[in-house]
Amino acid sequence: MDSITTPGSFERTEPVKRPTREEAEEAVRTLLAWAGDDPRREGLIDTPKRVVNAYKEWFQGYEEDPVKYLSRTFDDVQGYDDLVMLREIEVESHCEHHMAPFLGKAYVAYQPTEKVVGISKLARVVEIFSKRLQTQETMTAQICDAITESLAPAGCAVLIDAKHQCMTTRGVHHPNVSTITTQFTGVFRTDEDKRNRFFRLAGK
Ligand SMILES: Nc1nc2c(ncn2[C@@H]2O[C@H](COP(=O)(O)OP(=O)(O)OP(=O)(O)O)[C@@H](O)[C@H]2O)c(=O)[nH]1
Ligand SMILES: [Zn+2]
Repeated sequence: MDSITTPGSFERTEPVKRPTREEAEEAVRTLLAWAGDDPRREGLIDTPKRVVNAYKEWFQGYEEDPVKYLSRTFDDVQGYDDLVMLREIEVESHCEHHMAPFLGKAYVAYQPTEKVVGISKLARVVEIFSKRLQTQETMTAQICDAITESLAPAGCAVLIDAKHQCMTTRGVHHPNVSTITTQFTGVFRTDEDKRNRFFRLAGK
């Protein structure tokens, strides 16, 4: 892949040219020198390579399409029509403002109409959106939208509870603050009892 299209850049005509791996490693050497160290010293020689490998892993979500994972569904659910919920899905993402990690848990529920999806695919959708530069609000909305659009459920609910290292290890330095974001569609938006049940099952 030699260009990147990010969710916020559809309106641009020119896609961003993707740098080579060597250019990315050179950028890491620049940052090391800028931090005050010597990128040529033995302990740092392989650091650019490791950092670029780590970025590959942390930002793997740009290479993947969540809709693909939600397209395989099962119809034979014997009339099951109550909510399906995954609790405590691990979230490891990076904030788009500082590129600092934010870590927490996601709670995802949907109420199927005629078809259900393999439950692991819901966790995969969380993973794909989290492995991009994010705000917590955007990621919450993207997960909810992808499930709502792909499965056409009676409703979808997403809650993320996460700690942002840009707030805990720098800046305001509030190590105990976590941020909760929620997004609801369908019955979770219109039916307060359903929404409260989601909160109760999430332990929130
Ligand atoms: N809404 C939202 N804000 C976020 C998220 N992650 C980080 N931020 C905030 O993004 C803001 C960026 O503010 P700026 O003033 O531009 O950056 P800054 O000078 O580094 O701000 P401080 O973090 O307050 O030092 C900060 O308030 C962060 O706490 C997120 O997921 N959602
Ligand atoms: Zn941040």
